Amino acid sequence: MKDPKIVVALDFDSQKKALQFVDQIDPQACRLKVGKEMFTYFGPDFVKQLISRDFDVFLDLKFHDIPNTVAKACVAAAELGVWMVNLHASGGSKMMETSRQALEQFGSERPLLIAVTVLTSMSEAELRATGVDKTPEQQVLHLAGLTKAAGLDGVVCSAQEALLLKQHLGQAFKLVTPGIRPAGADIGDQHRVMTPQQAIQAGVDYMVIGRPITQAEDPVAALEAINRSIA
Ligand SMILES: O=c1ccn([C@@H]2O[C@H](COP(=O)(O)O)[C@@H](O)[C@H]2O)c(=O)[nH]1
Repeated sequence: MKDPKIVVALDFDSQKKALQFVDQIDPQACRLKVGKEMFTYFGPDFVKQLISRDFDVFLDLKFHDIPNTVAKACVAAAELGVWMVNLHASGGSKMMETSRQALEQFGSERPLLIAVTVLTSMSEAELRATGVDKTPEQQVLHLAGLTKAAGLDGVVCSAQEALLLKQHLGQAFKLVTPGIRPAGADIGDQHRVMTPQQAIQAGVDYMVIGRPITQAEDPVAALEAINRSIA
């Protein structure tokens, strides 16, 4: 079994469109991410359809609530059979620890639990406007440290912070990086971006890529091209 590096963000407003793409690709070529849009439209049943096609699914709902509520949501995600689930590190250490402990009952079958640090769409100015008196890099490092101390498997960050995080937190701590744009691609609402090749060189474990694949004229060819470029 290969360990695909690309996690395709299935941000479609139609199951039919999403499955048209999914049914043309091999689960060895990529993993799939279901986020707020598709989960809100199509719910757990859609996630189950992807898992039944042998794909690893990252349920990207970015839980952020009191510890008991987030822990129970993580258990619900584990019961769905997802490969990875996430919460916001800014929800605090207690929330992260409680959620990690709640997943213990699933043993080796538990999903990877990772924490969002600073959204890849945020610039330093935007971060400071929220009241955080740090650069994105400093804040990502701070939140990733709390995440590791709480026993989670890794973080969502930008590939721009990957070298720093691997240096401080070790190779085993997983880095999942959205904000990936092939050279020349439209950046859209992302801010802290890197190309797939730069991200791999920086040591990321998994790259989340949405629109550069799903909005391409030929999404299957776009996925294949990015996979070739990082081989
Ligand atoms: O910091 C974050 C956390 C999550 N995302 C999600 O990743 C994809 C990126 O999609 P693109 O189309 O490649 O921009 C999207 O589903 C986001 O919700 C993120 O971008 N940044």
